[in-house]
Amino acid sequence: MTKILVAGFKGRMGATATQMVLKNADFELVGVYDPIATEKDLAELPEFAGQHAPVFTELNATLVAEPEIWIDFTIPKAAVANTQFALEHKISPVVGTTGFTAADIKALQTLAEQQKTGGLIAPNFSLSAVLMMQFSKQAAKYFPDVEIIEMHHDNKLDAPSGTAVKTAEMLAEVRGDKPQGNPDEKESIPGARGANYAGMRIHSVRLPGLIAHQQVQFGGIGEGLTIRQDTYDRESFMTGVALACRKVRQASQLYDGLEYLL
Ligand SMILES: NC(=O)C1=CN([C@@H]2O[C@H](COP(=O)(O)OP(=O)(O)OC[C@H]3O[C@@H](n4cnc5c(N)ncnc54)[C@H](O)[C@@H]3O)[C@@H](O)[C@H]2O)C=CC1
Ligand SMILES: O=C(O)C1=N[C@H](C(=O)O)C[C@H](O)C1
Repeated sequence: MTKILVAGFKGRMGATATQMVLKNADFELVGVYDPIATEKDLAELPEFAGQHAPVFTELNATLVAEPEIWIDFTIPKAAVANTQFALEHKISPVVGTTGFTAADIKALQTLAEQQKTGGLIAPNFSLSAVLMMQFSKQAAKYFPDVEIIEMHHDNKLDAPSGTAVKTAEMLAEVRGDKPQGNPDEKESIPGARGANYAGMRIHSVRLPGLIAHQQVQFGGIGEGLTIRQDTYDRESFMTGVALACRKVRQASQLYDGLEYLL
């Protein structure tokens, strides 16, 4: 059985990941961590009745649980330190938290190599999102004029989404740095044209009722192509999280994207 700890278990994704770990017979939930928790045992929460696991509210205290895997769905400003902590203790991180910079990832990859500890940081664990990014990269070879519209629930902290940033990075690999639109365009309201990544515009929509959605819209002369992905249920991320938990212990590097494990 693989011993797993879930960080951020009081949140939307952390709670879903905790349920996923409990449902899989080859996983053992050795603890859950969230600084806002007031419980001592997971089973005190009605949605986890009968499911005992120690609750930790302080980072160093989690070590007594001796996890092999650290699932992290927390907040951008905590996740880098959590991932570093996991690697320093040879615990394999499976991180879904977004907001990591390229420099953060590079530094953590170096640490993973030094520690000979495998792990994964993935801005999106859903298969449809991974395919949407790959199909978009393919299309950008022929349609370099593109705008990314990401749409999320209104409790999201980071903008643009981690998925939108990764999509833009992947598109930039094939289309390079290409300005778009009229070179003389002026924004009469600042921000009207969205964020600028290598000349591509990224628009972030935040509305109640949404979960996670992204549209990559390409334009050519007299034609257009739209590649769209929709998440209707957070359960959809769990196949990817479970797959990563099964694979990262055999790795000795920190991967940046679920596609490396598929
Ligand atoms: N990679 C993926 O497929 C997905 C990634 N996400 C990302 O996951 C993250 C969490 O999203 P939600 O669950 O919606 O957020 P949320 O706000 O519902 O939950 C975050 C939880 O982290 C806890 N937390 C804060 N500081 C912490 C720390 N130092 N250590 C441990 N826990 C801490 C909070 O108390 C809260 O319970 C976000 O960055 C989001 O973008 C969300 C969905 C899918
Ligand atoms: O906060 C979310 O909800 C999501 N965050 C990730 C991101 O920033 O890309 C993944 C997914 O879009 C859901």
